[in-house]
Amino acid sequence: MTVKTRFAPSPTGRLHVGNARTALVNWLYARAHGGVMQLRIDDTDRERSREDYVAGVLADLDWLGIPADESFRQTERADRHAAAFERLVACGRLYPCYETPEELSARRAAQLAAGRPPVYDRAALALSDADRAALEAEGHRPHWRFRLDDRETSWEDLVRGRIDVHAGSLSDPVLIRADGASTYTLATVVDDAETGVTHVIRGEDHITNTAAQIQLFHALGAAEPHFGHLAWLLDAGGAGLSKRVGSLAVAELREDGMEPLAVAAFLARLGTSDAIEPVAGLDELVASFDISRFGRAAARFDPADLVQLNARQIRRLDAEGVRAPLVGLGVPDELVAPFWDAVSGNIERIAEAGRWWQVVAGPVTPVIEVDETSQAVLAAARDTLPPEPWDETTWSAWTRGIQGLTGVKGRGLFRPLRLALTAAEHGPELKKLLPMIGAARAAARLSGQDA
Ligand SMILES: Nc1ncnc2c1ncn2[C@@H]1O[C@H](COP(=O)(O)OP(=O)(O)OP(=O)(O)O)[C@@H](O)[C@H]1O
Repeated sequence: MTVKTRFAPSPTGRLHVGNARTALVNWLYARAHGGVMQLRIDDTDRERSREDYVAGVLADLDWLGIPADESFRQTERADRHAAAFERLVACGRLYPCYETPEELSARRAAQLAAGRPPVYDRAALALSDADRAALEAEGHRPHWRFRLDDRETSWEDLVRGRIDVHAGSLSDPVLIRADGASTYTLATVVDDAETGVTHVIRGEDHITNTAAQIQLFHALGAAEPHFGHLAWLLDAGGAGLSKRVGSLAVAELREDGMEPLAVAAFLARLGTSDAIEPVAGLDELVASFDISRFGRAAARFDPADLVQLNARQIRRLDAEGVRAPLVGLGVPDELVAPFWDAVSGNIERIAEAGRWWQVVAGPVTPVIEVDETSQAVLAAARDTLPPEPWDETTWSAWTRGIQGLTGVKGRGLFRPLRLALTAAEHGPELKKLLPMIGAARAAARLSGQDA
């Protein structure tokens, strides 16, 4: 049977890194097993669902390089959810309930106060036909609960190993609300069962739903899929993530100049015992993927660590991989390769190359120190500036000559030259920058002129 995973976000906000990791793990699992990933847009909450968030989910998955192989919206299948409801009523697994939310919460409070678990007491099962008719005549509309079998329900979790839940400790889940709408539990099980989902990989917030969902699969005559529950992802301070707050959104990482492959490499290993390293491509993540390597403990997402990985990831890019953005920053086509060679080790984001291009092409306001040594070095440098053409050997030949003339070496020699030529104390190797800066600009900067 073909493996089919699914990622099912609600379009109620921008995807955060916790959602993205769930999507990525679904995609990796599918690819590693020759399968496909389904995207299900869980848009049943019509008030909070928004079209721009749907577009955002698609854009984020595309950007990460993990587009779904098939997709649909949950509201498109409302008739299938209704049909399943009819079947469950017909086979006697659903029963109508009339309690108001206030009554239910008062009952829960009383149970907790008495030290009992707040499990629904099935009071509605005791209603007679006459009771129900009377309630309906008073205008009460029923919500419908699924009667769980009071038995041990177990599954072999792909992440957490065997999990046993005694259904007697669970409330019978509501499948249809008083307004007639299907709940998440009904819609998700019907969709998974009818669209051939074989593996449900999601966040640990869903563990508590799984036992009831397994019973519902069986009641609908379907085999349950495999389940895997990933530990929570927290922010660097240990706080939870929420689409509503917009914390650590994927779109934000994109705007901040993070490379999609760095984000994927980071999310694929965070929470595992594997080292987080740059990768050649998503294929490398697929080849090394093993869902059982994810731990049970919540992992923290520290953006500073991602920036470090991003820096290492972009160092692996060759000039062709960055030609378009560098040309966009003003680097002439013929200088892309030497320029990238010079600066790729000195930046954390590709866009930061713009700053070094400015240093090459100017204008730069040179920093000229007035101490005697600096002045002597700069004077000798001006007097011995070699004729062009320049290459990577020019810098060492030139500075050896300056050293010979002045007797200054090391930091005393290099610092005034770097400050004059680049206006910065640190930066890419000057032997690589110098040929691009060129003689005219170098001569002007050594004399303290903007160039
Ligand atoms: N912090 C998190 N860490 C790991 N997975 C998460 C996290 N938050 C959500 N998920 C998972 O992301 C998937 C999409 O979930 P969903 O759209 O409900 O996101 P959500 O962030 O919980 O939404 P909301 O903030 O609107 O409640 C689910 O599998 C969910 O378990």
